[in-house]
Amino acid sequence: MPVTGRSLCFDRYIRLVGWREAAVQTSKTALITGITGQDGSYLTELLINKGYIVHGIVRRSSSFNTGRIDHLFQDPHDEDRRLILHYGDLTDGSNVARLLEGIQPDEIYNLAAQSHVRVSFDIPEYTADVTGLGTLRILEAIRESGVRSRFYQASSSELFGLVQEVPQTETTPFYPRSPYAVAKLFAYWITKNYRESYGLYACNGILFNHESPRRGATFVTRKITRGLARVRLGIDPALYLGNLEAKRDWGYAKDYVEGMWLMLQQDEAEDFVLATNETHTVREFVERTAATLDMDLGWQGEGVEETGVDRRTGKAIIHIDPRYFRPAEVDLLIGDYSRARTRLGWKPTVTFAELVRIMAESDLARESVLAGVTR
Ligand SMILES: C[C@H]1O[C@H](OP(=O)(O)OP(=O)(O)OC[C@H]2O[C@@H](n3cnc4c(=O)[nH]c(N)nc43)[C@H](O)[C@@H]2O)[C@@H](O)[C@@H](O)C1=O
Repeated sequence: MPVTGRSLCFDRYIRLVGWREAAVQTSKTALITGITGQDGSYLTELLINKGYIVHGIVRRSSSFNTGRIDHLFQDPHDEDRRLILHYGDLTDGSNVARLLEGIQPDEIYNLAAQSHVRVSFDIPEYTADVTGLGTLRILEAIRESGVRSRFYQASSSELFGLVQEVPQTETTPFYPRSPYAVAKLFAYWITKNYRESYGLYACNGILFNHESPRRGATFVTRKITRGLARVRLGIDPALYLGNLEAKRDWGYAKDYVEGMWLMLQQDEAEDFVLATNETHTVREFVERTAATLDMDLGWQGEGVEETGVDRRTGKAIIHIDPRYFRPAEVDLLIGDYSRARTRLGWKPTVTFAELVRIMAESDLARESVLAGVTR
């Protein structure tokens, strides 16, 4: 019977009661690293709905870090449960190898990473270890154990960095612009290398930015929708942002996890771009959010002096803060997903305007509840 909420002790979920037995049943078994993140939670829902048994690796933390999958937790004594969590970390190769041998997954989705681009400039070694070498550790565990798992690597549009071609496709040369992107470059090539060297079914999904109400609050889209909702409710006086002119190709995360799964269902492993083929500035995202939340935003000044002003009150509600600038910026991303459309039958279903609306309305509702506001 499914159990919701946090009433049961977390450790009880982690215990491996009976999961080996569960794995030998007829349904497919998947292992997801990074299961507690935005993509991990949507992918888990997708796979459970398709009848998979899903194993997830969770990093040990003294505070709860499973908020996005709490609604999927099941009693460990339930013979039919579909989600099994394990403590682990991609920086620990022996742990990865042991989990793989025990679980024997049909499919592995490597979504774990230190994924914040700005933060990767502050912790470059750690980023390289988790995001780069972590991928190698999984591939080595597959090779060493002889487990016949199909492997999905979460590659990123950040690989294109200082773009060499517009729009970007699977054949556009890479030019990474951050320690995060350089680590992802290693992960991309080692995935391809293990495919070519050892015949592993291993593919790279080169995913452009994909967002949702489950996006972490420090990524710009969620920072904007959450931040403006809080300003509108009078919780915060203002929102502080960095470069408003950066352009991104933003899609809806739920669409993208479907694409990940499709990539592992093909006859041969291949790399695919998932994108929307549209690009918008951060400023447009701010303006669209303000419009959705019925806030009347205007702009004053130039560059770092610039502020977003509420036209009705004349008050500045958006400040440009150089702390959020990056030592090297990715100015423009726009992806061409033709190969995914043709070979996988994949396409994005949510427009930019709908994405902003979904996120802004979700944050307004969530912040209203937290603040005890009746709208
Ligand atoms: C595909 C790719 O997608 C993500 O990487 P990202 O594109 O760097 O995402 P972001 O939301 O942090 O920044 C987007 C843009 O927005 C600008 N920006 C302005 N002001 C703020 C600001 O205040 N905060 C942030 N975070 N960004 C800001 C910032 O300078 C940048 O140009 C990750 O999932 C990554 O893991 C990944 O793989």
